[in-house]
Amino acid sequence: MEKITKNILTQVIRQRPADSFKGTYGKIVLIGGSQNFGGAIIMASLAAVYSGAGLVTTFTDPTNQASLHDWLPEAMFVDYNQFDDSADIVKNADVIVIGPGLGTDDTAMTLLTKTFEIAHTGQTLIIDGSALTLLAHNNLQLPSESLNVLTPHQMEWQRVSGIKIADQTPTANQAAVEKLDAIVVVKSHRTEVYENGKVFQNTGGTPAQATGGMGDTLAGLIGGFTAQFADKPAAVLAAVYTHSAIADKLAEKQYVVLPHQISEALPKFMFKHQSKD
Ligand SMILES: NC(=O)C1=CN([C@@H]2O[C@H](COP(=O)(O)OP(=O)(O)OC[C@H]3O[C@@H](n4cnc5c(N)ncnc54)[C@H](O)[C@@H]3O)[C@@H](O)[C@H]2O)[C@@H](O)CC1
Ligand SMILES: Nc1ncnc2c1ncn2[C@@H]1O[C@H](COP(=O)(O)OP(=O)(O)O)[C@@H](O)[C@H]1O
Ligand SMILES: [Mg+2]
Repeated sequence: MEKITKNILTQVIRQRPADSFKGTYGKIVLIGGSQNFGGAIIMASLAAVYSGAGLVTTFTDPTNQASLHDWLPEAMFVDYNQFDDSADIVKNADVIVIGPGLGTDDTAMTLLTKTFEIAHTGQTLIIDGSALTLLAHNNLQLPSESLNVLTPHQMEWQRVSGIKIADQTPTANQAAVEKLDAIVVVKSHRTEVYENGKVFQNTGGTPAQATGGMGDTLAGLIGGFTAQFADKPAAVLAAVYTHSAIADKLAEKQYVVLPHQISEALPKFMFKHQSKD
């Protein structure tokens, strides 16, 4: 098992070329946030914008629109009940993040199946939170052409893989990942990333991170990194490392680290750790 260390940062985070514009840094669509879980998709959207994604569109329940724009005027809003009218935005995205706060009702299921139908070659599809629960409970097939990234915590991974938390060893996880054709980020206090026959273990992270919304933030951050950086598997590793490294730094002086504080720290962290060659 390889370790994910600081080296991944300069390998992935590049100095921005002068001759660039918002389109250079990727279009992301985030889908989630039912009436009760609006905060989840707002936190994911915050991480996407603060990690540098060029254009971010949030598909969510309309009750979340004002809060979304209060937190994040940079994001565009689409009422996810009108998904069909805006399907082209999803088709034209570089990255789709689905699941934070999506819930598991019929609306959520419809949004997930429609998104799976649209996902195509060249897109990165990040499947998190409720979307993983729906995937597992309905035995859905992952889209075959997109690059799929699953971000389950241990219970979600148990639902998707059938492996009980106590039995989630690298060998058992590896066998389940092979059947999925996806990059899988199994989140815990020492998160593991399964990619193309390899296993990587994160070296950072703190119990100060154990706050609802921390995983929603990671999903948006993986979205932001995969939207901008060419090597997608490396971008996933760098996002996982960045998320915990920021938390570790804040936890030197804070008892608890809030998810939105990770996002707010991203621009300075990425500035410090960009490669300049
Ligand atoms: N402010 C918000 O709107 C929030 C919305 N959330 C959304 O709520 C939905 C349900 O997600 P939840 O994860 O809360 O609920 P789940 O029911 O999917 O998972 C939580 C269950 O898993 C167990 N578990 C075992 N190992 C775990 C581990 N390593 N990490 C986390 N849980 C573990 C917990 O004890 C608990 O019983 C998702 O769509 C999520 O995005 C949550 O992110 C919390 C914050
Ligand atoms: N004790 C801990 N040590 C390190 N990281 C943690 C700890 N507790 C939680 N985390 C991190 O916080 C995130 C929690 O994800 P998740 O359970 O999906 O949160 P949510 O769905 O509430 O947003 C994961 O990235 C996990 O690695
Ligand atoms: Mg989660």
